[in-house]
Amino acid sequence: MSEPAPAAVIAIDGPSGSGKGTLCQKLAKQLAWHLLDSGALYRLTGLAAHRRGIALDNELAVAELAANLDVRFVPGEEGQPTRVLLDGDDVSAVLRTEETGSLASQVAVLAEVRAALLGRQRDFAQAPGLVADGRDMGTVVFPNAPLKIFLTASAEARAERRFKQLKDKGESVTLAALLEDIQARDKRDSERELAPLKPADDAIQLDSTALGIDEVFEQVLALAKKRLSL
Ligand SMILES: Nc1ncnc2c1ncn2[C@@H]1O[C@H](COP(=O)(O)OP(=O)(O)O)[C@@H](O)[C@H]1O
Ligand SMILES: Nc1ccn([C@H]2C[C@H](O)[C@@H](COP(=O)(O)OP(=O)(O)O)O2)c(=O)n1
Repeated sequence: MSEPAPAAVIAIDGPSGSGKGTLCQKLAKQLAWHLLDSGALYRLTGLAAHRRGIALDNELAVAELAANLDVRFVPGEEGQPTRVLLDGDDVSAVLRTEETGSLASQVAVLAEVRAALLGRQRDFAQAPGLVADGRDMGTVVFPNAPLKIFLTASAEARAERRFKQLKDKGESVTLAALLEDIQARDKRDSERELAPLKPADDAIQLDSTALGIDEVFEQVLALAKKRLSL
């Protein structure tokens, strides 16, 4: 029996706050494709290590956690967000904090952790297609993706967006602290040896600093329709 055709993948990479998650959710819904939030896997790994008191540079122990994450994504009722259960506990809220983002960024530099999560990420590529959100979707995880977008925005714009996002959730954050967090994560994610945050050679780079959510979505949807003959 012939092998099924590999599922089409749209890879969306970029730094924190550039709008990847928002864009990927809209694209996946519009195309009725699967969605991979690869950052959630690194966040869950960092959180699991933190909850167990495992040092974030204990590569083998953290990689063991990554390989055996006890995680469940529970779809929300109509209009409700998906809940995320780690070891049976609902971690949906804490998963999205900047603190957890920093934990994720710290474990993400470990080669064994990245290796432990690679297969699980690639398993998301199922028919009819996958929208993949991350840092290395187009460079490492899905190098043959037919469409790769590298979404950026100025650090200031990304901090402003994150500030509004977290304030709307009732979190007490300051813009200055968020800008520092974002710049620290940008630096760590782009300067690490393995799978650094950088555009793939064949990625289309899109700066969303002066673009609204719908403008970014329409531009990328048009690219997808053209490139993938949708
Ligand atoms: N182009 C945009 N202009 C203004 N705000 C945006 C834009 N894209 C996303 N946002 C908002 O910015 C915040 C961060 O977006 P998100 O998709 O979570 O970014 P990322 O996944 O890249 O970290 C969210 O509140 C989102 O609604
Ligand atoms: N494919 C990925 C996804 C995330 N990471 C790491 C680096 C990021 O700072 C953290 C958190 O990623 P996440 O996409 O959840 O963060 P943002 O939503 O962009 O703020 O995980 C990674 O190394 N590779």
